[in-house]
Amino acid sequence: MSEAADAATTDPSGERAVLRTDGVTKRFGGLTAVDDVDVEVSEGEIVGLIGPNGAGKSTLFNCITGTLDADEGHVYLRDEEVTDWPEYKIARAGLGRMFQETRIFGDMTVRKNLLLAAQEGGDDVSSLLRRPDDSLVGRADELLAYVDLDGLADVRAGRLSFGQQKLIEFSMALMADPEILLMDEPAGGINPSMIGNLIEYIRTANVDEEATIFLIEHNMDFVMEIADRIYVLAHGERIAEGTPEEIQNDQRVLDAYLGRE
Ligand SMILES: Nc1ncnc2c1ncn2[C@@H]1O[C@H](COP(=O)(O)OP(=O)(O)OP(=O)(O)O)[C@@H](O)[C@H]1O
Repeated sequence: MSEAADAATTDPSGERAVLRTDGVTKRFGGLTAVDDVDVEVSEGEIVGLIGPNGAGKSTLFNCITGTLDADEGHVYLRDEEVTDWPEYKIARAGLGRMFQETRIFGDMTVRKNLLLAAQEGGDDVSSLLRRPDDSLVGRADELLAYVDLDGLADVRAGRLSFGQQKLIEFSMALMADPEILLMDEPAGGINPSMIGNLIEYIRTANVDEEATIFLIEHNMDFVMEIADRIYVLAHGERIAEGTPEEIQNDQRVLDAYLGRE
């Protein structure tokens, strides 16, 4: 194992790092959208990524998932450097992603959506046509029960509310048993009355499913409540890292949100 790969597996506290970026930089023409950013997410953590509009959060996520190629820097998933890997290969290696807008098939039942999500990572297309085995169906129903939607397994997914569809997406992401799940504004567009439930569901998945989660979020109450640690970006740079309490009291963070340089 190379020194770099070795360093990717263990952080200074001895926790196992599931994801690590080292000096990731992404430019769009003359604009440096992500500037030399290091982040690390350890097994079992829920880590938040915040920052004002245009700070570079989505761009960093896209460099991690392989949607964009970083201009500089390295991305490690567990022991493996995945920097130049194509997106599908990074996904197969265990990086799950949940988007802001939902990507479910509205004409299919909720359960079928989950079964498809499990098979997406499969090696051959024919797996999509085969009858899913019972264990997969059981798993789908189990994950739907987590988000209190087991009663809707046979309903067409398109008939559900946006908030319910987001919960289905969350279950779909867990079907693939990801090493780490990147969530892009999970609370975005969700009815405020459901936010408490969402926090509960993500926490349950974190504890019961040992799901490691890295999430972008604009809803401060949500992220402060759910995250173990938070990274803050501004103008592409990482300006702070710490517990929610530390971040809330960090003058650089307050200044960045107020638009002070
Ligand atoms: N494909 C692109 N081409 C050119 N510029 C881009 C592209 N994608 C993002 N940018 C720019 O890079 C900077 C970072 O954008 P990014 O979307 O990563 O920020 P963000 O923190 O996710 O913002 P928001 O919270 O508003 O979604 C912005 O100035 C944005 O305009």
